[in-house]
Amino acid sequence: MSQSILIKNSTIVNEGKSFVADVLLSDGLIEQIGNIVVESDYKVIDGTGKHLFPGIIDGQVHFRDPGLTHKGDLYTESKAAIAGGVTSFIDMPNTVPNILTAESLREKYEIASQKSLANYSFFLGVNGDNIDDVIKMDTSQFIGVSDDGLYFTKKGNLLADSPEKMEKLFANCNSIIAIHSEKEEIVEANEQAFKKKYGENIPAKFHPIIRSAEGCYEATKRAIGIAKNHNARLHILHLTTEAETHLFQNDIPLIEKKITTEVSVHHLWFSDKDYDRLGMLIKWNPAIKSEKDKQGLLKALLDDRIDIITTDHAPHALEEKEKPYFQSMSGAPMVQHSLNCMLEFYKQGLISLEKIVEKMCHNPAILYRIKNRGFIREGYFADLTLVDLNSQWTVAKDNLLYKCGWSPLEGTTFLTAIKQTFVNGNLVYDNGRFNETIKGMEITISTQSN
Ligand SMILES: O=C1C[C@@H](C(=O)O)NC(=O)N1
Repeated sequence: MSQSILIKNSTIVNEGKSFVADVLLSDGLIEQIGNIVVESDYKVIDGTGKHLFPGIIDGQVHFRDPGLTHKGDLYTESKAAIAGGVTSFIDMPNTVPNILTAESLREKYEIASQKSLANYSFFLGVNGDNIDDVIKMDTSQFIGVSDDGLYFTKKGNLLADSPEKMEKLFANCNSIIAIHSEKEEIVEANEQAFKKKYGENIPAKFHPIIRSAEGCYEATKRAIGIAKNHNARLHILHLTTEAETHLFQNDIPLIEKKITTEVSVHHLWFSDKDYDRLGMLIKWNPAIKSEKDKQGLLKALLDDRIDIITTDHAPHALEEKEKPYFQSMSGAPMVQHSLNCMLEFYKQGLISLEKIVEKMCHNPAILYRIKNRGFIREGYFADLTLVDLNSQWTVAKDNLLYKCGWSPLEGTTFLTAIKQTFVNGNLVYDNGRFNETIKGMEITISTQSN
């Protein structure tokens, strides 16, 4: 039995309320919340003046394990996640090999059990070639299926661009289907037009015109139409345009929604104004779009058309980014800084702490039916993060934990700091120091609602 931890006097932010109380962690779980008397064998952490959040559940990351481990791996990126207050993550299938079978999925779980400091779950990849197999698989083996990132290796198989394939999948698969929604035909036509004019040296600022708002809107509209026809469970990944937000509902509880969506932190943080300063470093797919889109996404997040916040943490080596347009890899690391970015919006009066917790902790747990995580409740896993809302630090190379060693946020000063992170009741991150002896656990799925 591990030593019980008592977090004294912090402001707990949970389920729409903020209140000062003590929290006792025992045997991996939250044992008690209230006014708790210190006992001699407790490890006491003084939370006075700090805020205690449920650990962040990041519903979309690319930790690159197996096969692309020169960019990141399940150890390095989970460590960065924990320093950012993230205690659980769901990883995408575009590794090497792509995770397209039950066997490769099992191997990935095995790697994670040895390397990941945070709790983990994985999407099964679906790319158009394996739909018949996916349909036959036991859906309790995975949290959802996704095509995200697979188009990099299988151009033409992008699910959002293949209505017949999507029909088949949506008609027959009852797990969550998480789609990367861009219409490749539109993107390819734009690529050809820009190539004619600029050759290989297309400036990064044209990325949102090539991977256009129209391409996103058309794909999202079509996916929603097909999902509705089949009453399928569709999740649109990383929404980027204001126009798309109007395709989603906010008049039913999340637990009953068949069609859900998310926004990734970089699409709230950056806009097309930033391409001149950061160039290919902020080349992401779907692209970061206009200031109006950025404002529209925040509005939709606040009015519950957008259900969760993710990072789409997608590290690449700097050499893979700093290349001419067509060779430059899309994606960038974010998982260490997502909570800090959102807390910066709180500092600017744009969002409440309770809403941040709803979208980063509660709702991912509800959306993905994650069992006993995402809330500060007695009997739930003790996944928590203690945050100082009055601290100042600047993102710099020497405080990055990403294996790729760079961030588009370098030079950004944050006014909040993540002090401690607890995973399954263990103090895994403590003011810059890690306890790496304890590994995370596989996230389990609940058959009941939270
Ligand atoms: O969908 C994706 C995949 C990701 C990656 O690098 O894996 N990068 C992106 O920009 N978008």
